[in-house]
Amino acid sequence: MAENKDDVTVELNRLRASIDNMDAALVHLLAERFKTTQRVGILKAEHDLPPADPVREAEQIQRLRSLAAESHLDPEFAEKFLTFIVSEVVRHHEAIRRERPDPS
Ligand SMILES: O=C(O)C(=O)C[C@]1(C(=O)O)C=C[C@@H](O)C=C1
Repeated sequence: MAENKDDVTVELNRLRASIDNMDAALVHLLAERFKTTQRVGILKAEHDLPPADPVREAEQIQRLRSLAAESHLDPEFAEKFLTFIVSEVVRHHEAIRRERPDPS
C-alpha cells in the first residue's frame, strides 16, 4: 500500500500502465472478432441467411453470464457488453447484405 505522495504517484502510474496494456489487448481482440464476423456477414449474405440469429445470441448471453459470474464480473455488465458488440455486428451484416449486387 502506497504511503507518501510520491509512492502514490508511482503506484498510480504502475496501475495505469497495466490498464493501458489491458485496453490495448481488448482493442486487438475486438479487431480480430470483427474480422471474423465480417467473414460471417459475407457468408450469410452469399447464402441469403438472416443477419441476426436470436437463438445463437441467447446461447452466447447465457454462456457469457455464467463465465462472468465465475470470474466475479457482473453478469448484467457482461450481457450489456456482448449485446452492444453484437448489435454493431448485425449492423455490419445488414450493410454487407445491402451492398451486395442483386442476384436477379
Ligand atoms: O454467429 C452468427 O450468426 C453471427 O452473425 C455472429 C454474431 C456475433 O457477433 O457473435 C452476430 C450476430 C448474430 O445474431 C449472432 C452472433
